[in-house]
Amino acid sequence: MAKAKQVRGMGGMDDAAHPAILVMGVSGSGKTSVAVALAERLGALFVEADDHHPPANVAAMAKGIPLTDELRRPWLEAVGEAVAERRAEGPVVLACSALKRRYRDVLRRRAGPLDVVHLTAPRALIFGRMAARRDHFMPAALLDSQIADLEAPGPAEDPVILDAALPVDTLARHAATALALRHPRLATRSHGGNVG
Ligand SMILES: Nc1ncnc2c1ncn2[C@@H]1O[C@H](COP(=O)(O)OP(=O)(O)OP(=O)(O)O)[C@@H](O)[C@H]1O
Ligand SMILES: O=C(O)[C@H](O)[C@@H](O)[C@H](O)[C@H](O)CO
Repeated sequence: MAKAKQVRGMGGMDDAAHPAILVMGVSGSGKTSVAVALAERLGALFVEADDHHPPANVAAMAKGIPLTDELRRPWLEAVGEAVAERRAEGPVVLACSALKRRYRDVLRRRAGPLDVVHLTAPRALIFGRMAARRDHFMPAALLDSQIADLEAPGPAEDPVILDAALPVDTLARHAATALALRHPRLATRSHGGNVG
């Protein structure tokens, strides 16, 4: 299948590996919410990229300082390693901003091919959600730097693009439906409960 060939070419992991799904987007777009719901729906393992930041990165963001490529590099490598380990056990859903194409390529080099789900929404909607969030280190003031850094995945990455204004469960369902077309074994799981 042409699509599968293209994805393999971008990652280099063989066909036997379980799917790994990257739920990406700017801060506040709903990556964690949707990735958790999608992982439940697919019976997949969940990886949270934010858990792999060195403390200095979290401290910088909490102070309103955007991360640079240099600061993001070791973080992305650690996230890619985590996905590589988990996908040996089963399908993985990763929540990660992965804003630039080269960041996604770092993930692919470490973890193998990725199915990309991109959550998009108008700035005002995302800003409102970030501002309302009380228990998170990321200030809404960093949203504009996230939008400036974003390189939306183009056709070569074959993304599933979703309107993040929809309810979380709807987004997870739409993502699962699109992914089931690419990975028939995921389709069985999503209809048959969450144990494989
Ligand atoms: N589809 C949605 N509808 C309504 N509220 C949502 C939706 N998705 C996320 N939210 C809410 O918006 C806020 C941001 O969501 P979430 O933390 O999942 O985003 P994120 O992209 O993972 O953010 P970050 O990258 O900063 O960790 C949360 O308070 C969450 O409950
Ligand atoms: O690349 C980045 O700028 C950061 O990783 C952020 O995107 C955070 O991880 C997250 O989105 C905030 O919670």
